[in-house]
Amino acid sequence: MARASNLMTDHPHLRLGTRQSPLAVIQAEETRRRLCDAHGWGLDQVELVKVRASGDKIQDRPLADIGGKALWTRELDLWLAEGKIDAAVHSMKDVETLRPESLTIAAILPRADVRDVLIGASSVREIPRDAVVGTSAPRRAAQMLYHRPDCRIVTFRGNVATRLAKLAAGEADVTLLAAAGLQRLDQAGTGTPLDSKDWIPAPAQGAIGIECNTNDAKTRELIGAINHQQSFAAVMAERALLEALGGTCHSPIAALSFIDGDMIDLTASLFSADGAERVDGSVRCKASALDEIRAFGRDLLARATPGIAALFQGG
Ligand SMILES: NCc1[nH]cc(CCC(=O)O)c1CC(=O)O
Repeated sequence: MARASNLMTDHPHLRLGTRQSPLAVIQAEETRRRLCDAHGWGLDQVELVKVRASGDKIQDRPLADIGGKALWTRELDLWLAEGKIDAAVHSMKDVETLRPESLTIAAILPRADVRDVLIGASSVREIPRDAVVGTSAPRRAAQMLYHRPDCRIVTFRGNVATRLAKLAAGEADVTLLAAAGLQRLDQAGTGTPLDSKDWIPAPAQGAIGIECNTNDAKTRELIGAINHQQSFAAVMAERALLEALGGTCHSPIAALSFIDGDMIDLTASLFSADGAERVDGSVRCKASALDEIRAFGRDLLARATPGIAALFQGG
């Protein structure tokens, strides 16, 4: 009899790169488990390679001020280019909109809870007057100021545990974190999830993506086996919107899409930095019609007030 699988002999080890924060490692472990299930591998056939990202080294300034999302991917991109890893696991909301041609997002895992969670108060309305809100995300800051202009924002960076510790130490009255991250860290009971219709999350929130070298057909196929098509379509649409808006990590943008058969419903809000201005819109089109999503983005920009327009460059 021939060997059951020559994939196994050709690829005894797929090296999966990840950042080394606790959340990133849990996400990489989930990716490894799904890969091993899909291919009938033992867990030891996927090696997790932990890479220290620049974004994890600098923790005292907002990400937007020190180089943006590239700081999460720079080291992993390099390791992919140098062949030190075969694939990299990312939180898609942290991945820059424009990626090098040499890299391909080969899979998106089934998207987790997309919502933001409010910690320190049971609803946005019940936050005490003039409260201090700890966040470093321009979207969360602007969204909070839109609803609660009395609040004051303080910079909160670091991983999930660090931010919860800062809150416990009284550095802020409330903070906001992604439900997906809290759940993955076994902290599902922490805080109050905010309805995603009233409080739209970040584009691609809750989605884990696996990237590999575009010219590595074998890895693309192996990783492609764990792609979740609906989550992939939703994330690609939300990223196409970001592209059309020319947003950066300084641009407060909330966007969320739902796949309905071969259609997509996408809703987005753009804010001024101080939350005083907001422009909203939604579109329903074929999920594959990324041009329509981009046109929707241009339409949002055309309606943007000055405080919003200043934060977006168009794509
Ligand atoms: N910006 C950091 C980051 N990137 C991804 C997640 C959580 C997981 C996800 O949204 O997929 C978090 C933490 C947070 O925003 O609370």
